[in-house]
Amino acid sequence: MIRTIRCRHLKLYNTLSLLLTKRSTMSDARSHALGIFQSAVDSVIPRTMVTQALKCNGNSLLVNGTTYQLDHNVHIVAFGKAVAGMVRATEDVLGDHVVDGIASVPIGVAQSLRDSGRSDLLPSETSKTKLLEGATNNLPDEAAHRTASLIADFATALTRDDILIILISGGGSALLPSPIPPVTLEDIAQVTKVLSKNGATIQELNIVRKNLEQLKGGGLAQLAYPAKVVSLILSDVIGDSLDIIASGPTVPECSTPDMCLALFEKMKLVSQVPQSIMSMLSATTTSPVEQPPPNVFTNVNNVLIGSNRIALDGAYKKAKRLGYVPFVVSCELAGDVRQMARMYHKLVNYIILSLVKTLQQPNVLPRCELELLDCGIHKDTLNKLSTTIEFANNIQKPLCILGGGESTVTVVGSGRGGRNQEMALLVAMQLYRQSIDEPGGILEKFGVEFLSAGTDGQDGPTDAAGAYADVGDICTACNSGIKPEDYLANNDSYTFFSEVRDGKSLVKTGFTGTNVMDVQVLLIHKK
Ligand SMILES: Nc1ncnc2c1ncn2[C@@H]1O[C@H](COP(=O)(O)OP(=O)(O)OP(=O)(O)O)[C@@H](O)[C@H]1O
Ligand SMILES: O=C(O)[C@H](O)CO
Repeated sequence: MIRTIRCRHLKLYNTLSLLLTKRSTMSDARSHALGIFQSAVDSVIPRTMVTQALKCNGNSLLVNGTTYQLDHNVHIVAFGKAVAGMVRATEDVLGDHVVDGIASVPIGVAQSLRDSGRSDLLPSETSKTKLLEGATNNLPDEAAHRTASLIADFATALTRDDILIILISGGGSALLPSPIPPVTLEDIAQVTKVLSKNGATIQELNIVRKNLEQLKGGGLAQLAYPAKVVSLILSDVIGDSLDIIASGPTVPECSTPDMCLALFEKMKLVSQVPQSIMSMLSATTTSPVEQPPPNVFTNVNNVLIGSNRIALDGAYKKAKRLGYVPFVVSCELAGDVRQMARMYHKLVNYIILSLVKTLQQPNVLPRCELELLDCGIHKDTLNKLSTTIEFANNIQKPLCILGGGESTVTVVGSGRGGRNQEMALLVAMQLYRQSIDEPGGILEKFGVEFLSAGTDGQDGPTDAAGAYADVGDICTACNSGIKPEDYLANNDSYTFFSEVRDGKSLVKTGFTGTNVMDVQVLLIHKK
C-alpha cells in the first residue's frame, strides 16, 4: 500500500529543494550518470561487438580461436530485435565474401530506424542480405513463419565449403517459428501467450518452444550441416545461457518433452495448452528422441559477443575515468521492480552508514547488512563492497554502484511507463520519504543520484530508455502539487517524469540497435 506523502512539510521541501538544486553538483552528477550509461551501451553496439569478434586477415577469418578460409563463401542468417545492425557490421567486415543472406526482424524496424536517423544500423544499399519483417507484438506470426521456412531451406542447401554466419539476439524465438506438424503456428502462439500470461520464466517458455519447433534447440545447426557455422550471439537473458537465448538454434539440446509436461502440470495449465501439443509431447516421451549426426556441433562455433556483463564492464571503465570508485553489484538482478528499488534504497543506506561509521548506533550497519542479504545480495558481494567503500573513503572519491538485469512490473494502472522509469521513481520516493522521516539525518550529508535505463533505448511502450531520479525530482513535483504516489499507483512513471523538470529527468537515447537488458547507475558522493 502506498503511503501518502505529507505535503504539508513545505518548509522542509524548500530546504531540500535548495540543497538538491545546487546547479553544478546536480548537472555534473547527472551528466556523469548518463555518460556511464552511454558507455555501457557503446560497448555492446553491433559495430563494436562484431568487429571485435570477426578478425579478417586477407582471405582468412579468425573467430574465437578458429580460422576459416574465405572464398566468397559466406552466407548470413539473422533473427532478433537487434540483428539489423549486426548484419550491417558483418557485411562491412567481410565485404564481397558475403554472397547472400536472410534476416528476420521485428515489424516496422526498418522504418523506425530510418525515422530516427539510424540508417547506419540497417543493411547498406548493396547488401546481399534480405531484411524480412514479422512477429507483431513479439509473437510468432505468418510473416515470421514464412521467413523461418525460407531460412530452413537456405541452411539446408549449404555445402561443406560454405560458412554460415548466424546472428542472434533477443526476440529471436518469435522471429523464427517452426512448429513441427501436427502442431501449428496458432498452437505455438497460443502456448506462448498462456505461459507468458501466467508468469513462466523465459527459460521455461523456451524449453517448451525447443521441444515443439524444428529450428530451435540446435535444429538450425543440424540443417546447416556440413557447412561451417559461426554463431554470434547477443544475450538478453539473465545468466547468458546460450541454449536459452532465442531458444538456442545452434546449441545442442538436453531438455525433454517430459519436462514440458511437468511444467504444464506445475503451472496448472494443462487445460489451456492446445491438444495437438499435449499429444505430441506425450507421444514423443514414449519413443526414443532422434539424435543428430555426431559431427554437427563440432562444426559450430558459438560466440557470446554481447551481454549485460560486457555492458557493465564498459560502464565500470567509464566511471573510473570520471573519477569514481566503481563497483558492480550484479549483472543478474531480476524480480519485481519494487523489490529491486527496495534493494537499491538499502544499498544507499548501507554505503552511507559505512562511510560515516555511526559509532552512536553500532547495530545499524549489521541490520542493514541483513536486509541486503534478504534482498538477495550475496555475502561475498557485500564483503567486496565493504572493502570498496573503505577504499573510496580513504582516497576521498565518490562511489559508482552498477547493476544490471531485468525487473518485472505488474501493470495494474492505465498510465504510461516502463520498468526502468518506475524503478527510478520508486528509488527516489524511498529516499525522499527517508529525508522527511529523518530531517537532518545522514542522508542529507550525501548526494545520491540514480539512473535506470534499458540498453535497447526503449523502456516499455515509451520513447524513453529510462529515467534519472533523485530526491530533488520528488521535491520539485510536490512543490508543484504533483503527487508521485498517484502516478506510481497508475503505472504512469513516464507522465510523471514528463511533467517534472520539463521532462529533463527522462533518459532519451533513441533506438540503440542493441539489447542486453537494463542497467542501473547509482552515484553517491559526500556533499
Ligand atoms: N505503464 C507501464 N509502467 C511500467 N511498466 C510497463 C508499463 N507498460 C508496460 N510495462 C512493462 O514494459 C515491458 C515491455 O516493454 P519492453 O518492450 O521494454 O520490454 P520487453 O518486451 O521485455 O522487451 P526487451 O526485453 O526487448 O526490452 C513489460 O515488462 C511491461 O511490464
Ligand atoms: O527470443 C527469445 O527467446 C528471448 O528474447 C530470449 O532470448
